[in-house]
Amino acid sequence: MDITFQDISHTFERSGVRTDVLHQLNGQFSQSEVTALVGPSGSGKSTFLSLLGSLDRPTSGQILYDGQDITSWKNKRLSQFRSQEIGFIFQQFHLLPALTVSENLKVALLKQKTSFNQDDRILELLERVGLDDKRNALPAQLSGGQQQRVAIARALLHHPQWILADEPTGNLDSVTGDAIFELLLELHREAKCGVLFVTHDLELAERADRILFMQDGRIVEDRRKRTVQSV
Ligand SMILES: Nc1ncnc2c1ncn2[C@@H]1O[C@H](COP(=O)(O)OP(=O)(O)OP(=O)(O)O)[C@@H](O)[C@H]1O
Repeated sequence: MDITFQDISHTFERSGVRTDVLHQLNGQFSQSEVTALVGPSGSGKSTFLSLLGSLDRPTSGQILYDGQDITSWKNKRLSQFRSQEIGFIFQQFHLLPALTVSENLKVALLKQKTSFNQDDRILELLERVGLDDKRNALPAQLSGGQQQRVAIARALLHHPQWILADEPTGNLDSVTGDAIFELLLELHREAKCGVLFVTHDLELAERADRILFMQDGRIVEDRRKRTVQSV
């Protein structure tokens, strides 16, 4: 499921003050790639990511998933699509402090009918991210890297087509951040989900298949990693 964005512009308006944040963005993201979004603070990366993830609607322009214009959908259909097809990961892990690790995952599935057994899926994912022995721990009893692993497991519950991550390693030391990023790359390969992530870390961005550079709400460079051609 590829994402196409056409003429995306976005303006925030607060107390009569308008801020034009994104200007006529056009392009496509391929599910088969890991794409990094980089650029100076305030260049519009998080805003762009939240529009792509349908957390907000663009002021103008279209976002298409496999040709379907999600910007024309009503809120109910959009939120259903979002919860099924997109897994979000943020710099802050957003775990509920009073719930255990497995309860944090369980609550993300609350009142949802799923085609899979929820307890089995939770266990499978906790094993995958290396936290099955921590399933009864509270978030405060985990390290930052472990908390982000829980957030990654939560993002993957519904077998999403896309993972959208806003500074997923921003709160972690470089060694832990590296391990988390490596896990995202592995999940991309295993689950075949597209990965789009915002980062300030250029070394991390260099490990993506593609880097989009943003400045003042525009895409100023679009660089793909050169792949070695087999002979
Ligand atoms: N809800 C909002 N209301 C008004 N202005 C906003 C809102 N959210 C973001 N902005 C403004 O939009 C611009 C882009 O912000 P955004 O967070 O997308 O940038 P960014 O590139 O992700 O920055 P950073 O790297 O610092 O996270 C900034 O000028 C910001 O102040």
